[in-house]
Amino acid sequence: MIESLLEKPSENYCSDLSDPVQFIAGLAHEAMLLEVLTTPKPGLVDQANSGSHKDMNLSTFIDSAGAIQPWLNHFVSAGMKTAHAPAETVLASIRPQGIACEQAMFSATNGVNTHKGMIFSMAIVLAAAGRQLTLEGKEGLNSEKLCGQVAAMTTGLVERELSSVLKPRTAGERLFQQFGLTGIRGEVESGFATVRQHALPVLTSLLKNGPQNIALLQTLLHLMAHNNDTNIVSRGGMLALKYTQNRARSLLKEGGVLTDNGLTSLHAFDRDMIARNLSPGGSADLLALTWLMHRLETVSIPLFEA
Ligand SMILES: CC(C)(COP(=O)(O)OP(=O)(O)OC[C@H]1O[C@@H](n2cnc3c(N)ncnc32)[C@H](O[C@H]2O[C@H](COP(=O)(O)OP(=O)(O)OP(=O)(O)O)[C@@H](O)[C@H]2O)[C@@H]1O)[C@@H](O)C(=O)NCCC(=O)NCCS
Ligand SMILES: Nc1ncnc2[nH]cnc12
Repeated sequence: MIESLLEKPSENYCSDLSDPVQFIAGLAHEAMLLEVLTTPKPGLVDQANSGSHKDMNLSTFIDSAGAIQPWLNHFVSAGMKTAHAPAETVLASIRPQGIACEQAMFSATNGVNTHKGMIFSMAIVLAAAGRQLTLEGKEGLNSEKLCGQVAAMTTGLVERELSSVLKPRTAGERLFQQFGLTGIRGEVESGFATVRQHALPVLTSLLKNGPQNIALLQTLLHLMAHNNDTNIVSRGGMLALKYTQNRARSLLKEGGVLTDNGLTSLHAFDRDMIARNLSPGGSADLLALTWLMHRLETVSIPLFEA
């Protein structure tokens, strides 16, 4: 069943077609599985290898996504329940569930961080989707409107959680102080600008008449070319980020995976990222989010009455 996602997402994959909460949460779960199944992804876990990771593999990610899945419903419901509350109050209201979801992930992975950043992003997007659906109906799930809601919900996040931190505790806080990188917090506060500007137009256009795996791989290259991924910097510093972005850009200049030699070049990129022990985990997360936003824009949500 899971491998069948690679060919074409089944409309029925998303559990309960009659319940918009379960349906939307099912799309997020589908996005997380599809991301890890997409192959070959440079430095990342996929069906070919575990990338630059000794502590996790494909089944770790599938188990992790399974542990996270029940919580995805909560995030959508929380967005619906607080639809008429001020946007900036929602993140604090879903954070306890996000932390509990993170614990469920760690239990399923024996303490390995597979999806910590993904949980943060997905929780925010799904709560935003719940709010938009309640306030504006299906029209509210258009990516610009959805990302506008995300930005409204997270306004001031970088100032509150990065600029004002004196002693850094997390990788993100340390990298902000060292290099001014805002990581996932900057991405959500911008309303997923990297996804909107560099990824979603590519995915939507390539899915019109091309193979799904190729569309996802080309989209990942665009993300790696532009995303300031703190995972890369925490392992290899700013030079590693420049190497990753420049390598992705030069691949895209030659046509990326759309050319006859494209997949061979991508496998070579994968080998080089593994040799350098680099993993663009943040770009992998944004790939899943790009897929989710594409699905929310294009799929019909059955039986939903605004
Ligand atoms: C809110 C937090 C998640 C913030 O965490 P942190 O302070 O560390 O902030 P960031 O450095 O910004 O990154 C956190 C994770 O977000 C992903 N990420 C990084 N850069 C970007 C970006 N530019 N755009 C989007 N996403 C980004 C990335 O997550 C993915 O990679 C992780 C797996 O890779 P790996 O290399 O294995 O990571 P490690 O195990 O950490 O390194 P190694 O030891 O292996 O070398 C995985 O998480 C992916 O999702 C970043 O890692 C968090 O601090 C927080 O506050 N949590 C509290 C609870 C909470 O708020 N939960 C959500 C409730 S709504
Ligand atoms: N496929 C993947 N490999 C490594 N880290 C990731 N973070 C999210 N998806 C990932």
